[in-house]
Amino acid sequence: MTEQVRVLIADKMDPRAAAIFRERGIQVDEKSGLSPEDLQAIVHDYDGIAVRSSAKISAAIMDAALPRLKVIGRAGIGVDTIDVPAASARGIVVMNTPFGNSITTAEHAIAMLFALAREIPQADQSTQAGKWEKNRFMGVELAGKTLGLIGCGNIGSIVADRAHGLKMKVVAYDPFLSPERAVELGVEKVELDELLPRADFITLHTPLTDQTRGILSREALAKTKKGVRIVNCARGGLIDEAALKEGLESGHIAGAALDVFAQEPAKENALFGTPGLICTPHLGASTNEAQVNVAIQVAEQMSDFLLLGGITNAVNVPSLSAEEAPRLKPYMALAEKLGRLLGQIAGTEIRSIDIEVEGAAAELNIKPISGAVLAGIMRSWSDTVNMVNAPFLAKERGIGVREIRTEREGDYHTLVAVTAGTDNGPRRVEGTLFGNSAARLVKIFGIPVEAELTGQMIYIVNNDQPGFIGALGTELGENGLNIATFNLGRRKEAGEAVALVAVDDPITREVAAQLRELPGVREVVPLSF
Ligand SMILES: NC(=O)c1ccc[n+]([C@@H]2O[C@H](COP(=O)([O-])OP(=O)(O)OC[C@H]3O[C@@H](n4cnc5c(N)ncnc54)[C@H](O)[C@@H]3O)[C@@H](O)[C@H]2O)c1
Ligand SMILES: O=C(O)CC[C@@H](O)C(=O)O
Repeated sequence: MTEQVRVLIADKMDPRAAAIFRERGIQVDEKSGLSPEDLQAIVHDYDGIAVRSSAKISAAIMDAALPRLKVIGRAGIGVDTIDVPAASARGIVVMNTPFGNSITTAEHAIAMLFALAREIPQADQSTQAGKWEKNRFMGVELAGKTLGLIGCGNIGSIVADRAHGLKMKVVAYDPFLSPERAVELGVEKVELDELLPRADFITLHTPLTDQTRGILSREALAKTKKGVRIVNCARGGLIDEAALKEGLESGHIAGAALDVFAQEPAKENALFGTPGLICTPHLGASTNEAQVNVAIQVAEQMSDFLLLGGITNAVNVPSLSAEEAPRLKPYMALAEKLGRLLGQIAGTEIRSIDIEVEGAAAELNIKPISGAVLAGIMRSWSDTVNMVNAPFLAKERGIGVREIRTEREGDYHTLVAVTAGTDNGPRRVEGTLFGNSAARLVKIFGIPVEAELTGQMIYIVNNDQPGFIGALGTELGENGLNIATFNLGRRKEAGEAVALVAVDDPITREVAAQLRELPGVREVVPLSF
C-alpha cells in the first residue's frame, strides 16, 4: 500500500493552499508560528513543507525531516530563509513562486516613494495628534526626478514602468540587465558609481547574495546626492543600517523607507525613531491578490511534484513540467538503470560521464535524463542520492558531466548511451525503450546484449567457449538460485562474451566467488536494480 502524501504548511498562508492540497488528495497540516525546536520535532512526518518568510528551514530541520521530505515550497520569491545548498546536498527540491507577488511588491515600493516624498506617515501622525502642522511638511514632486533602480528584474522592471507613468527618469544598475532589455524597459543602464550621485530616489530590488550584501555600504551612501531618498522593499542586509542612520541624522539622506531589515522580525532596531525614517513590517507581498496568487501557485507546484513528478520554479533542479513528466518517466527509469549498471560494473573510479540521447530521446528535456543517470551511477556509493543532489555530488567529486544530443536515428528509434571515463578507458552502456515504455539494455561495452535490468542479476564476462552456459546453470542450481532470465552477447565467435543473468534471490559473495572459478570466466559482478 502506498503511503498517504503529507504536507505541512508552516507559515500563515491563504487557505486556498490547504484547499488545493486536499483537493489533490494530499493530507495537509497547518502549523504556523512554531519555534525551530517544535518544527524540528514534527517535520519527519511530511513529504513537503510550504513556507512564507517566517519559518526558517535550516539544515538541522531538513535532517530531522529525512528520509521523507522531498520538497520545500516557498510561497513568495526570496528563498533566503531556506538553506538551499543544504537542501541540494540532501536531494530536496526547493521551489518558489517567482511572479505571484511582483506587482504587489512593486506597488509597495511606489507607495514608499510617495510616502517619502510627502512624509505621509509623519503628517498623519501629527494631524491625528491634533497639531495641524501645515508649515512643517513641505514635500517634493516625483515628476521630473531621477529614480535609481538597483536590480532590474521582475519587480525592478515593474517599478520602472510605474515610475515612467509618474514622469520620472529611470536609471538602473544591474550587471545582468542586457542593453536590449534596458532599451525595451526605457531605462538607462548605468554603473553603480554613476547611479549613486545622479539619483534623487534610490530603490533596491536585488536578492541578498554575497555580491549584494551591503551594496549600499557607508562608502556607497557617501557617494549619493545630498537629499537622496532611499526605498528598500527587497531584503534587509542590502543597506548598512548604521551608516543609513548617520546619513539621516546628518541630513545628507532626506528619507528612507524600509520594509525589510537585517534582523527580522525587527521588533527592535537602532534605526527606529530616526528622523525621515518610514518603516513597514515586511509587507511588500501583503495584498490579498498576491497572497492568493502565491498560495495557489505553491500548492499546485508542490502537488504536481509530489504526485506527478513535475518540477516548476525549482531553484536547485531543472524544471520538468507536469505534462513532460509522464513522457520523460520511462526515459528516467531507463537512464537510472543504465547509470546503476555502469556504477556497479565500471570497476574503477569514474572521472567523467557523457550522457548521449539519440532519436526520439533527443527531442526531450535532457536535464532530467542526465540527472537520473547520475543518480543511478552514484546510488552504488550513496543511499541518499537522487536526481536533485546527484549533479552537486558529481561536481563535488570533480566528475565532469557532458550532455550530448543527436537528432538522427541510429539502429534504434530512441537511444540513451552513457560513457564513463575511467583510468581503464571509456566504459559505455546503451539502452532503448521498447513500445515507448519498456527499458532495455542493448549494448554493454560495445557488445550487443538485450536485457531487462531488474531485481537481482549477475554480470559475467567470459571466453566464448562450449560448455560455459551449462556449467553456469549447474553452479547456480546447486546454490539454490533459480534463473529468471538469461541474456547473452559476444564480441565475436570464441572471443569475449557477456552474460546478464537475472535470478530470484540475492547472490552471495560465496556464490560469486564460486562462479569466478568456472572455466573461462574473467569477471563476475552481482548486480541489483
Ligand atoms: N518585501 C517583500 O515582501 C518582497 C516581496 C517580493 C520580493 N522581495 C524581494 O525583492 C527582491 C527582488 O525580487 P525580484 O522578483 O525582482 O527578483 P528577480 O530575480 O526577478 O530580480 C533581481 C534582479 O537583481 C539583479 N541582481 C543580481 N545581483 C545583482 C547585483 N550584484 N547588483 C545589481 N543587481 C543585481 C538580477 O540581475 C535581477 O535582475 C528579492 O530580494 C525578493 O526576495 C521582497
Ligand atoms: O511572504 C511574505 O510576506 C514576504 C515575501 C517576500 O519576502 C518574498 O521574497 O517573496
